[in-house]
Formats: sequence, C-alpha cells, structure tokens
Amino acid sequence: MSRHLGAPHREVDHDMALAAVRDRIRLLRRLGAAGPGLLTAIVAFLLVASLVPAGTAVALAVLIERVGTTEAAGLTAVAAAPLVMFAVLLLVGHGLDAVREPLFFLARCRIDGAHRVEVARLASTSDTIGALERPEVQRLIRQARADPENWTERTPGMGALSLLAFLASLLGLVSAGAVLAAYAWWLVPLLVVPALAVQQLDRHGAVMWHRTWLRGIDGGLRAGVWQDAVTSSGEGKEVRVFGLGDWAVGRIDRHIREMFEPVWGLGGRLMTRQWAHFLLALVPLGIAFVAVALSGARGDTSVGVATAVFAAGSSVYRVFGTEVHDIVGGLACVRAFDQLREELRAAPPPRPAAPPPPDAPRATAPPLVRFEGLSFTYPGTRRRVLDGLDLEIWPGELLAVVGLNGAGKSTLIKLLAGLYEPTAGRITADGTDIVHIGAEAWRERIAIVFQDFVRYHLTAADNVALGHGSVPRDEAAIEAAARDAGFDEVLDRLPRGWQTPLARSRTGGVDLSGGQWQQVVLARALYAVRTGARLLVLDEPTAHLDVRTEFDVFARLTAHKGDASVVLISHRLSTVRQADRVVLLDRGRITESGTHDELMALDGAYAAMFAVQADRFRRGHDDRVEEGELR
Ligand SMILES: Nc1ncnc2c1ncn2[C@@H]1O[C@H](COP(=O)(O)OP(=O)(O)OP(=O)(O)O)[C@@H](O)[C@H]1O
Repeated sequence: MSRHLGAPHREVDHDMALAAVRDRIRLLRRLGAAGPGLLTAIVAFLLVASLVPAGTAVALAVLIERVGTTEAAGLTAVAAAPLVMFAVLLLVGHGLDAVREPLFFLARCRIDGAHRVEVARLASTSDTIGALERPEVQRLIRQARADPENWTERTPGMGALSLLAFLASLLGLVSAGAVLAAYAWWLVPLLVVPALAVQQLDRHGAVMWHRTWLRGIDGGLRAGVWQDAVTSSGEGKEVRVFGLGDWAVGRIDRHIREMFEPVWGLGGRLMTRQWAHFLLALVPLGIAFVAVALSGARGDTSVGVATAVFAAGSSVYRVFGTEVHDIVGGLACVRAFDQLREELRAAPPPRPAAPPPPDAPRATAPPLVRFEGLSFTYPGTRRRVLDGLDLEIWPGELLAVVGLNGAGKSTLIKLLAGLYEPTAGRITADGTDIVHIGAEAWRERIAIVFQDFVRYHLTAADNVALGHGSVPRDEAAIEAAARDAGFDEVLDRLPRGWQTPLARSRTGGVDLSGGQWQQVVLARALYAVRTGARLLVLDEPTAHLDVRTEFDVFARLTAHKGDASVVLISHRLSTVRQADRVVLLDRGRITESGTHDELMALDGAYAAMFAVQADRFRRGHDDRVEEGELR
C-alpha cells in the first residue's frame, strides 16, 4: 500500500527537483547579459577566490612546520618559499576583495538593465491591454521589474551572480575537503554535512522571507500610488485643494506597515533560530578541533598539520556563506517574469476566417470596417457592454457615434483598436478579420485620439510625431498636421517653437491648457493620416475646445482628412450634426442610424437628446452658439 502511495510522491519530488534545476539554469543564463569579457573575468575571479582559503591553509601549515623543525641558522632558506607563498596568497586575497565590488556591480547593472528592458518590452508589446488591468498581472510586473525599492527585494543580477559564486565555491569545498581528507577522511562528513544543513536552514529562511514579502506586495503597490500622488504636480493639485496631505501620508504609512510588519516579525523569529546555526557549526568544529588537538598532544600530529586542518575546517562553513537571499529572490524574479510572459501571451489564438454573413448589405464599394454581431464584456465583470452590435464604416465617410454616458462608445473604439478581444462577433477591415491582419499591421492603418490621451513630457514636435512612430519622421507632415489642427497659432507663442518641452517639470518647458493639448493630439492623429492611416477615430476630441475653435477644427478636419474615414464620438450634438451619418449606441447596439436631418425626422432618442441640448443652449446653461445653429 505504502509503495503505491510513495510512487506518485516520488514523481512529484522528482518533478519539483527538475523544475528547480531548470529555474537555476534559466537564472544562470542571465549572466550572458554581462558580456563575455566581464563574465570571463568574474569566473576567473571566483575560481581563484575559491582556492585561496585551502591554499592559505597549506602554505601556513608548511611555514609553521618548517619554522618549528628548523634550526635558526638555516631558517631563512627553508622558510622562504612557504613564507613567500603565504604572503602571495594574502596579497591575492586582498586584491580579490578590492576588485570584487566593482566587477560584480558592473555585471549586476548590465544583467538587471537587460532584464528591465525585457520586462518593459513584454508589458508594452502585448497586443491587448485586458491583461494589464488584472491585479495579479500588476503584481507580477512589480515582482519581475527588478527595481528594488527596499532591502527585502533582490534582482536577477544579484541572484545569477550569487548562484555562480556558489557553484565556484564548491571547488573551494573540494580543495578544503582534500586537505581534511588527507588528515582523516571522517572529518569530511563531520564538517560538510552540518555545513550543508546550515545552508538549507538559510535557504528555508530566505524562502519564508520572500513569501512574506510577496504577501505584502499589494500594500506596497497601494503605498506607491499615494507616494506618486503626493509628489506629482497633477494629483498634487487635488491633494492640496482637498487638504488631503496628512491623510495621504497616513495612507502611505499604513500601507508600508502592511507590507513590512510581517517581514519584520519574520526577521525577529529567524533571529531567534540562529542558535541552530550556531550549534551546527560549533559542535562539529569543536569535535574536529579537539580530536586534532588531542592527536597533537600525543605527538601524532604536528603543529603545521593541525593548523592546516583548523583553517580548512572553518573554511568549509565559509564556502556555504554565499548569499542565499540573493539566489532565492533572483529566482523568484525570473519566475515572475516567465509567468508574466505567459499571462500576456494568454490571448486566445486567432479565430478561423469566416465568410461574410449572407444578409450583409450590398453596396457599390465595400465598407472599410464592419462590426459583425460584436459583443463584449470586460474581463472580470458581468455586464455585457456591447451586445450583438452591427455597424459599417464606409470609405471616406465622417461617421458620428453618440450615446449616453457609459453606453459603450469608448469601448467600441478600444475594440476597433484591437486593445481587447471581442467576446463574440468580429471586426473586419476590407473583408478580413482584424485578428488575421495582425495588431501591428492593423494599427498602421488607423489613428486614434483617445478621450484620456497621454500628455507626453516631450517636445511639441515629438508629441505630434508620436502619432505614427513606426514610419520615418516627416517634418513637413508634422507642420501640416499642426496647421490642420489649428495648433500653429499656439506654436508661435512657445518659447522654443517645436523644440519646447510640453511640461514645466522639464527645463524650458511650458504647460498647455486642456484645449491646447487637444489641438496637439488632434495634430498627432492628423499626422498619422498624412503618413498613411486610412481611418481616423476621435473620441471626444473637442470637449475642451470653445465652440468657435471647435467649429474651426472641424472645418479643417473635413477639408484635410483626404480619403480617410473619420469616426467621431462626441456629446456635442452641434458638432455631430456636421457628420455624413450619425449612429446612436444604446444598450450595446446601434438603435438609430442616418443623417442628422433623418434622425430628427425620426423623432426618436437622438432627436430627444438634441432637443434637450438645444434647450440648454437657448437658456444659456451651456456654450453659446451662433443663432440658428441649433434648430
Ligand atoms: N477597463 C474597464 N473595465 C471594466 N469596465 C469598464 C472598463 N472601461 C469601461 N468600463 C465599463 O464599460 C461601460 C462602457 O464604458 P465606456 O467608457 O465605453 O462608455 P462611453 O459610452 O464611452 O461613456 P462616456 O460617454 O461617459 O465616455 C461602463 O459601464 C464602464 O463602467
């Protein structure tokens, strides 16, 4: 019976041992990032360093032996060689100590730098963003990013170098063991077995330490949010205006305590267990030393040999003194990186290409983009935001999408950009599912201004050119896009023109108003259109613009969009009415579609929304517009 139960256990143990070896090999592979020259120097350093203790023990033994047995007259000649040997070994030891820090520091910087680039690449190049919104993925990024914020964290560089040092020190163990075995074989198991036990205890402590730190990682992430809030000028505004300073500092304190108190508690408990380490070193060394001393007293062992045994015996414990915390933490970092890669790659494989639905409307030109029975529920939520939505975007048309707050307009755009996978249905471009076109190729064809666009702390020119970062920079197109977006007037007032950084936190930088930023991002999108994008999507692009500027921007947009199709999301129906077609999104579907006049004639939900806005305008609650614009 026990044999049957034992077999699966043995298999599990075997698998775990194999996985542990594989993890260590993966960690060691990181050493390649240090570069061949530096790595060779480190390996040579470690090999020499591992042989120095045993060599010193032998040299010291020979020296003492000769000093003890030679008459004073011949002492210089006889002791010179071991003395020189001993002195050289001492010098080598000191030399090694001096170069260790810079060598290892440089290697660590290279390995960790390469690792951080990998993490950034992984996080920024996954096709969709759904995974990045999951707390467990944020936790993995925190574990894998190898950017220690406190003394508990370790990096792959630290782990790989410590593991290499440990492997090299095994050579030192062999040489120390040889010195011991030359005296008495039983000294080897007597000292090596407890030294291994000490190392296992250290490893266990390091694993517990790391697990405890992991449990507090959420607290660390929350503390980070508040730390950023109190030190950034953006959130700093609200922190001051709402008088949140002390409250925010209190939150930081609380979350940091959440993170560290368990680690401090564990540190205390591990300290109290140090007596086990002490006994495991003291008892075997005591037995060995007493045995050698007694043998010496009987005249069976010379002073020189006894010295060599003492030195080699204590060096056995030093061999296992490499940083287990570094190895455990480095391994965990690499494992988190591998898990992160799996999570970010976990997007479902492309669906097989399906023929167009039989009842697809016939048109002279095929639609540029078609949403077919599109449904979507955000990962981790239950509400179906889009529910069997059908919609076409025709080549060259200006399509406006309207709907109440939370209707799903921005979600539709995120799906169009391929940032999420639809739960059901598909999006086709020129008849091909965008999944089959591939995220990169598809995004070459579209330009999007998101509602929550990013204000990059870069120059004005870079902020525009980022609209199409994958094509060679086209200065003339940047200028033209700025003109089309109405940003050229703002540009004239910037102290260094196109080279002005758009952030006051940068030297010579300026802060733009909300409306001016919208002109920058509009220029960003128009730059993409000028450099090849065929579909321009604008999610609330003019919400910060005054009505005059908005009208102006739209006139320019219509004039300069060329053959590109434009999808416009806006709550301002005075803007929307200029579109070729307006669609209303409600309860996850398109419920009304037509020109402004057709929808007004339909007298449905769109007409009702328009009537409410027109009434507000007339009564002066909202922007004033030209007489007659809202009729
Ligand atoms: N990342 C997300 N995770 C989960 N739910 C989300 C996420 N983003 C949006 N939602 C939910 O999806 C629904 C639709 O949001 P969406 O932003 O698409 O609406 P919208 O029509 O653009 O609204 P608005 O006009 O206010 O900008 C909302 O109920 C919102 O709470």
